[in-house]
Amino acid sequence: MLQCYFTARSISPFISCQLSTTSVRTHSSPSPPSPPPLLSFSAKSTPDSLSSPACALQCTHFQSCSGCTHEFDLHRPVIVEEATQFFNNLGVSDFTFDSCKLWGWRCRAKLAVRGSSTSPMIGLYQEGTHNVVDIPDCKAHHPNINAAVQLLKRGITELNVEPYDEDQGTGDLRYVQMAVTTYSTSLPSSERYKNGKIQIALVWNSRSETSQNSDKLNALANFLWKNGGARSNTHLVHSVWANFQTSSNNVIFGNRWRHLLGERDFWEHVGGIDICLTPSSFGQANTQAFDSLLRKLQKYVPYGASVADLYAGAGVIGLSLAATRKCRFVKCVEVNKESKLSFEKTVERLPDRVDGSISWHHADTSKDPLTWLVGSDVVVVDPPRKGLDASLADTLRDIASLKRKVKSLSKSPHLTDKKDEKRPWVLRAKEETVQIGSTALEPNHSLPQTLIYISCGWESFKEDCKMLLSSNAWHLAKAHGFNFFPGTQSIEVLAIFKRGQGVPQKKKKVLKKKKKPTVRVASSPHIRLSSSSK
Ligand SMILES: C[S@@+](CC[C@H](N)C(=O)[O-])C[C@H]1O[C@@H](n2cnc3c(N)ncnc32)[C@H](O)[C@@H]1O
Repeated sequence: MLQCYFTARSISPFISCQLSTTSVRTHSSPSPPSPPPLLSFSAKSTPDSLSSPACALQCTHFQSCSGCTHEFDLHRPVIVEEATQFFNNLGVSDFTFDSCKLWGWRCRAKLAVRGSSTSPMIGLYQEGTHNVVDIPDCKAHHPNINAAVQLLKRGITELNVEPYDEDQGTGDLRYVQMAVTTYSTSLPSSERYKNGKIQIALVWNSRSETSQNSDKLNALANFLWKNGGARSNTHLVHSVWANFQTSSNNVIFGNRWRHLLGERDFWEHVGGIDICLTPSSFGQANTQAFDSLLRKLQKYVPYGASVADLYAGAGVIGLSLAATRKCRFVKCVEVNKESKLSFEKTVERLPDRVDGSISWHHADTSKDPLTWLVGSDVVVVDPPRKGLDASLADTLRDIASLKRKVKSLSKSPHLTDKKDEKRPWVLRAKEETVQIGSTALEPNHSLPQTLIYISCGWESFKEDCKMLLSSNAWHLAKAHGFNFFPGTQSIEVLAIFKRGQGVPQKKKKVLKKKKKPTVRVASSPHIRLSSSSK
């Protein structure tokens, strides 16, 4: 078994990786090695020991599967070096990089189902093709995802369920989404992760639950529940859902969802709050790393702040801030209306002490982006991999010159009851708005002084970052990286921008020791003190 031991020293944390032969993971023993919960180090100077090859993937599917691109040094994707340099050039010399689990970290997977009922294949496409690679022993998956995939394969074979044939458009089962909940208050916290339960969403090749192959769907759901549900010997399955999709394009999910068996609500605990996620709303794949990002993010939001959470999904970030930073108001903006229900359920479980104004808006943040920014002290953006929509990026870049325009917006048109409002996207947003607490506090004419950018797309982030800084309206104050996707080239970035040009980082001062008249002091590196020395 591979194990990385991480020991934080006072200044430069140290990692040593060791290889033991006791347990290379096999199909029957799916537990991945469990590194300590969080490794954090300054990304600036890497001790040589960090590049030990022992923190390796060791996955039999590597190279045939497109999921992982890096086999070694899972704790430190190559891109960290580039990121460190990039931020250093922009005046942030203390970029940090945090790692959680290196194996078994993926709590959410969308997998294609192909092959035949006697020999089903469940996995990812081979790079650049539509050939599915079977990945029963994936090292990135939470082990219970692999166990649920194995159970699903049994069900497919025993019940003669036909995997989808892309060329013909025939077959029953197209994809499966497996999401892990590690939320279980009946277990000690140390036991929760490994006992995660799977919400299985079967993407069925039919229009609805009344289509002719629906008997097979019900039989498969019953099979999964009987053999993996709450009353089975191996309680593995949290719930079974169906999604109906007949389109011949590459879109995985159709619009119709049905809850079939098990608990309907799927809870997780991150960022200090309980969150509810329906299978149709966005959820982060790496639950533990997301939790550590949220905890860091919270520190950059002043108590009582007004926050706009753009690209909000189910509002997890905004609601976590509402609870932990006692925000005056939080406004979440999301284009996928499926996330609304998750938001509403999460709000129901917020602690009583959360008493600010909280709202969720079904809207495209690229339309009239300024209206979403007005009245907030802090804006959080968490866009998809392609980065910020151009109109929002332009607005943020030009924010310093928009004060006059803001004054002319007597109130955010998205929030008013203006009878003459005709813009369809504004009307839609109003229809789908969820408002909790009073609106009386909203809005004033302030524009954000802090911009918190969460990025899963390094290339687009670099472009957006340069663009935001180009007008001198913002400066970069802090940046952190998180190992959200070990085995890949991707990292998650949390970047904090503040308004204005900022103070350039001071060069280290060289304090000359005053010569005492009677003693000669030899020239020595020890008398060089910097402002950061202790
Ligand atoms: C990376 S996810 C982040 C979700 C959320 N912040 C979270 O952590 O759970 C990006 C989200 O942005 C949404 N989105 C994409 N384009 C958008 C737009 N133009 N306006 C509003 N939301 C958008 C997607 O539907 C998705 O939920």
